[in-house]
Amino acid sequence: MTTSANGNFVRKPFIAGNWKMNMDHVQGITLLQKLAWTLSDAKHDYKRVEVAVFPPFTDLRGVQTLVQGDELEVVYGGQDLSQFDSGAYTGDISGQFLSKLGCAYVLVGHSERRTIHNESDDVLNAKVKAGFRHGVTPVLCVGEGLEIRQAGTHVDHTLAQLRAGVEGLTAEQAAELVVAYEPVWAIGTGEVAGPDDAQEMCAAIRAELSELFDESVAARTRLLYGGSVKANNAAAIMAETDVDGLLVGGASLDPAEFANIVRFESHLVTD
Ligand SMILES: O=C(CO)COP(=O)(O)O
Repeated sequence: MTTSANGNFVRKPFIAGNWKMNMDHVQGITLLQKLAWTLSDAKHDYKRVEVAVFPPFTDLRGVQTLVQGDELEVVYGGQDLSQFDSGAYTGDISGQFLSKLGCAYVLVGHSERRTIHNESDDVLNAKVKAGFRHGVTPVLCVGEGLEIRQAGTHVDHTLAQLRAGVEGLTAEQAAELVVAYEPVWAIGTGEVAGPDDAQEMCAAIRAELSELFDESVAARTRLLYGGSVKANNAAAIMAETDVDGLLVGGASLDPAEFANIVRFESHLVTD
């Protein structure tokens, strides 16, 4: 994160919990309630640090009802969307449906979608555009596997995913987009890319956005790190200049742990 002289953040930090295929709609409500209570007790300032959750599709209506009913400041999004708007696409979810459910964001190209569902760069570019078409901000996920990291071509690999994902976007869209760097070898493995690794890639992504669009766009796009983030490593990763937020998997299923990650600035962080 980068702070200006008055202590404000240049880009608003974004802490997001990706629940993946965990939490049915009843469990999801309980988890979100506990998270909101914990953050409320801690007097969390949502204007300073944005908090998002990405529940399974079947939880979204319940999440919307809770957020509206209790006037929660947590925002939420879908874990995927279709590149199409409607039609004969069994099992797919339109960006329009997400928009109607009050989703502010949608994950696009999570490594588990790229590998398990073989989603190609072209499809992911179409999904990014579908998000924008429906007023749902895409969180484009990029990152390399272990073999690529070991071969030392991780920056080239990740920037190629980025270029494909943002192809054809306007400058305004590129500035609104969120990009999450998630090295596959660090996801769910307990293996955390060091703060230096996160910074190296986020700086490279920002430089590439500056090339593709311009410097003022790159200065606004928020870049996240994801992969085995916990309360005890969040602050160190967030201290890096080009890291503007965290995309948290496993640790977001524990409301106390996730709240401590959200409050990375505070004494609650057990570094
Ligand atoms: O994939 C991730 C978030 O999208 C990271 O998952 P873990 O935090 O469980 O490693």
